[in-house]
Amino acid sequence: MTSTFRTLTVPLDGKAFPGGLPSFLVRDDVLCWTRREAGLAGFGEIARFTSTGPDRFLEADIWWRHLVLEAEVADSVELPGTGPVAFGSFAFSKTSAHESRLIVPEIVVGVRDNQAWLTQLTFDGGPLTGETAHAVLDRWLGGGSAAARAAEGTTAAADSAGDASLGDVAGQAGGAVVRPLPLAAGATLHTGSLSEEAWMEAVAAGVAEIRTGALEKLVLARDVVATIPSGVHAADVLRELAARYRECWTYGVDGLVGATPEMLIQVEGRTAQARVLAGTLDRRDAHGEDGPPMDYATRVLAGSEKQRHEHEIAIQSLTKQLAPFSEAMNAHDEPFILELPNVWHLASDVKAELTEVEGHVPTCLALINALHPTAAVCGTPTLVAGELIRKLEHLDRGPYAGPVGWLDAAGNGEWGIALRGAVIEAADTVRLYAGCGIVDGSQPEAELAETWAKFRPMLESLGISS
Ligand SMILES: C=C(O[C@H]1C=CC=C(C(=O)O)[C@@H]1O)C(=O)O
Repeated sequence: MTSTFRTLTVPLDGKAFPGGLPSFLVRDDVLCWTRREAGLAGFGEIARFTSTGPDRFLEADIWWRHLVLEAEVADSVELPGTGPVAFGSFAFSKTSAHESRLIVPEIVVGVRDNQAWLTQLTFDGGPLTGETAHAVLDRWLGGGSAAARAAEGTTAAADSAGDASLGDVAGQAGGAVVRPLPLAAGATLHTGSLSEEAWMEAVAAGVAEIRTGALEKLVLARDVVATIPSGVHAADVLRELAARYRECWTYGVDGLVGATPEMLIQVEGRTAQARVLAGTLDRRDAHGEDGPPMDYATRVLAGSEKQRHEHEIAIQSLTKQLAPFSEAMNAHDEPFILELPNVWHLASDVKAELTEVEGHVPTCLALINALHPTAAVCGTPTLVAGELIRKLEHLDRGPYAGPVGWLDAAGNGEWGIALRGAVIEAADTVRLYAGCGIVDGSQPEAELAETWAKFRPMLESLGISS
């Protein structure tokens, strides 16, 4: 036995699973990060770090850097996400009781740029070979599963007659088939921390504070609780989200599941990228309107001074926080309209070339420490908005609106903001969260309706019609 951290990465035949990474979302305890056919899926757990409080990002950063410092890494693929990898989810608030966490899986499947790989991670002293890696994956997925056969390079994989469900999944994830969702029998929805009326009063109170000049923007969230007698199945939810929300990043970490359209920070070598969103329009609002729906979105969303103001605040807060870490940065001059199945958003992509700080390119967790919470999920100024959120929301957001994603030993990683998601609290219980940017002029009823539009991806994936 040894306590040395060792990893082995070997190539996989990606053609064997045409559905890409979502083909591997077959266990409820999967750790996942996926968009379109790419991403990472992890199984098992060989190490975990937890923390709470204001230093949770930096403590996690130190823990991870120590862990990988003396790791023995054999990696014949050498892409971002190969070698040692951890998945993580962090609490939104420094005062939250919710534990932020990094989880190191036993086995990871990765897909990127039409390449696929398998990484085995261990503290044991035994041999690490392609065979041991495949055997571990097999143990987690079951020898007969299509995904396991795919991983072994058996091309009959995903659409084999014996595993129709995986064939379906592969088809959906490729954008070919999105079948109607089955409804969860007997599912019920309950009020969360605040009733709808009380939440609208909180929004009105927030607008009143903004009018005093104490702050410019505030993001207020609420929760609803779904009870599903037949059980909440994370893998089903993740596959549905991955198939339907292909522009989003579908995440699954330790009971936190969702598909976020917002990228807090993606680091690849010296390049960092973010996607900032603020400004939302329910696509159902376009029903009955004349002309193409996109014209309606352009008129109502991009043409709205309120929405553009809300967006401008979000983009300024991100670029200001990122500037000290960047030697060059560019952002769109004009926001674009991001079209999702449920809503349109005003969106801006930001790209930065990272500069060395004290002799090192900052790691993604160091960047997150500086960026979180952005104005898209908290408000401006941050401290005033944070105080007001605690006073008005009556909600521990837990991991909602916190960073969620993965990182590797080279400092690469992808961290979204955990939006459009939920926490599976028990076998039949799931808590959903959604929030809205509040500025001067926000109407409580309209914001409440917007939370329902933002709950929709999760409600539908859970089989609850909305
Ligand atoms: C806080 C959420 O969304 C944020 C991200 C995009 C657009 C937003 C908005 O228009 O209010 C929010 O700032 C949420 O989905 O819970």
